[in-house]
Amino acid sequence: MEDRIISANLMMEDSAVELSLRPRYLAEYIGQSQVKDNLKVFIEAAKMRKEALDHVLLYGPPGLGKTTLSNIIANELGVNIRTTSGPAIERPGDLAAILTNLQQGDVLFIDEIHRLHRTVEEVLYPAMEDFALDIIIGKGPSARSVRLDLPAFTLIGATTRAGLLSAPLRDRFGVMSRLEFYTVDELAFIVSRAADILQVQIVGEAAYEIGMRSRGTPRIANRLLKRVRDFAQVRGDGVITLELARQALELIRVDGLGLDQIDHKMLQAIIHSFKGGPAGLDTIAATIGEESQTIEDVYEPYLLQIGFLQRTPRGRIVTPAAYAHLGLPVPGTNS
Ligand SMILES: Nc1ncnc2c1ncn2[C@@H]1O[C@H](COP(=O)(O)OP(=O)(O)OP(=O)(O)O)[C@@H](O)[C@H]1O
Ligand SMILES: [Mg+2]
Repeated sequence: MEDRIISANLMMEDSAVELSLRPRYLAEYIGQSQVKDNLKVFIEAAKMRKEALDHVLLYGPPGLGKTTLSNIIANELGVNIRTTSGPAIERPGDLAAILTNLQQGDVLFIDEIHRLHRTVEEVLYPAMEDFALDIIIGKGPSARSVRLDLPAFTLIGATTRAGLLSAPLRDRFGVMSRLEFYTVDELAFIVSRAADILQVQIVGEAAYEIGMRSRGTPRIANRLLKRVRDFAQVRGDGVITLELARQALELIRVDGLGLDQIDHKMLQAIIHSFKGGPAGLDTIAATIGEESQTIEDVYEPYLLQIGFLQRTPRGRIVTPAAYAHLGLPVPGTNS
């Protein structure tokens, strides 16, 4: 899974380039207009009142721009951002150290916030609510609790699985924004912008073609662009034409809708072994040799989004649209 070209997860080779492609201001952040418009107001209001912005929870599938948006929010507020992640904070003391080092108005970004340890999470409640830290001093009968004031700060939490957040944590966010898959036009725009930054020439139709195959995900769009650019350099004259983009994408085996071998394998497995479904997630996982969790977080959201898969209480069902895309006769029809 990790080396899938269309994996939405961050891969090693992405990091350096991803930084340079990352928009810095809201105005450069393409799409997600509802989220953006709301944030613009909240940021403006917080600045006018010279207060910290309310805590923000960003959720949605990987690669849609949660980390990018968090950095933008700090930038627009004109404050520092301290970045960490749920699993990285091992003990309550680690979080206390981070919190006491924040300055007034700073952003604390906690990625994968659903993976915070329970004991650490409990430190976060008074910190978010009252900007306070409760510390226990001493041991046994002489132990007492001391309350320490913290600077007002903004917590931005990011998660791919908002459903896994505990209720008390979720309730402490004033702003909750769900990021959506991007449209092909938006992705084409992101590809053109990235091509500009990478100083590679690309025609509009080629950017659109890459956009179509990016599974609604900017991270994938940028990655496909980089691969196509390699083909343009080695096999072409450096310019990414529609023809060249198509050939390159064919060679790296990403189909017209951005599906790769594993998507095909999964759809085919449900069609051939389970007559198109319903098939349970664990059964599908065992059949194709992938983890259920991976299927649920990585493969499935896009297949659901484009209407190739349906979730029912009894399992997953492959839709007629998927049969048609795979060139298979749709069951129940005589075509
Ligand atoms: N709205 C956008 N406009 C332009 N480029 C974007 C946008 N959103 C994301 N990108 C690009 O996609 C890349 C991936 O985004 P980002 O790292 O913010 O995703 P993420 O949601 O944090 O993913 P993960 O869940 O894996 O942490 C960024 O480096 C950036 O280049
Ligand atoms: Mg991220």
